[in-house]
Amino acid sequence: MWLAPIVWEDTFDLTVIDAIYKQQNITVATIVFALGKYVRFLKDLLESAEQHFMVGYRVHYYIITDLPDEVPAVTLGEGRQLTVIKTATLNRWQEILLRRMERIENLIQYELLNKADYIFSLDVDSKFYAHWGAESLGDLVGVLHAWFFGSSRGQFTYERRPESQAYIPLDEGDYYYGAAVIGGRPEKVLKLVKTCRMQLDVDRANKIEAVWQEESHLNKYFLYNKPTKLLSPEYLWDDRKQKPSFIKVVRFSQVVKNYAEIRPNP
Ligand SMILES: CC(=O)N[C@H]1[C@@H](OP(=O)(O)OP(=O)(O)OC[C@H]2O[C@@H](n3ccc(=O)[nH]c3=O)[C@H](O)[C@@H]2O)O[C@H](CO)[C@H](O)[C@@H]1O
Ligand SMILES: [Mn+2]
Repeated sequence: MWLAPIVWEDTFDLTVIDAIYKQQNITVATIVFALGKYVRFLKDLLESAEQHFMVGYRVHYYIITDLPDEVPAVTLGEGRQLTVIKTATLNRWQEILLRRMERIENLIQYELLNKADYIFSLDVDSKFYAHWGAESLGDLVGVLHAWFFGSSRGQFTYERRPESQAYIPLDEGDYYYGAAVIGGRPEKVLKLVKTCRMQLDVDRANKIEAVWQEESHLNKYFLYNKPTKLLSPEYLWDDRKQKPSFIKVVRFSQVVKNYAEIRPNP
């Protein structure tokens, strides 16, 4: 049995944690994809991040977009900066998701290995509602998907076709992880995204697309490479979902969106 270290409200002492990380003067690279109509989510995401995300630390946002002119001007706090990276337009949402792994791989390899101490990749269709700080840092960080927390492994929507590299048999699996949040030290995240990218390449060559795209591959990776820290669903809630009493605080949540209206294809 794996005694997974899950971060919940009241399980950490922020004073102690901040005392450790503040003296290290760390930089947290935060990667956000915003292609096509998803640029509309950037303003709320960034403004709320400035209120709640890693406040008091150096944060460097990397916004990967095909519409750099539409990235909103958001006032950033001290020690915080933002870089816009232009990328080609992709006209299938599945392709946008599948390609996230290789884009993160390139960014880490060519830019972040020496510049960042920690990395987070975050879905853009999201908002911060409360504190998200240094308690979330670790070598390899995953988040428990709000919709599957408490479900038995047979109910997890892992890839179940053995032909895919993301395949997980019915009697395996610890948790269902959301791909909206991936974190860790640059070299650890690099290994993750590189492995997933290679598995995605194999699937592509075999003309098979995992049921939940890169999320399926992430779940496969975390099954055999356990995260050193798990973030509770406080760190990846969903605005559409009612809050049960065991969730004391919603820190980060997916906003309500109309898929048909914002995605480039059905
Ligand atoms: C909560 C959670 O774990 N969400 C995951 C879930 O659905 P989601 O419904 O959350 O996926 P989504 O539509 O939000 O897409 C994920 C991310 O890709 C980017 N994007 C997507 C489409 C587009 O046209 N432009 C664009 O920029 C954007 O950063 C977005 O936040 O499953 C997806 C794979 O199917 C991803 O693994 C998501 O991370
Ligand atoms: Mn999303």
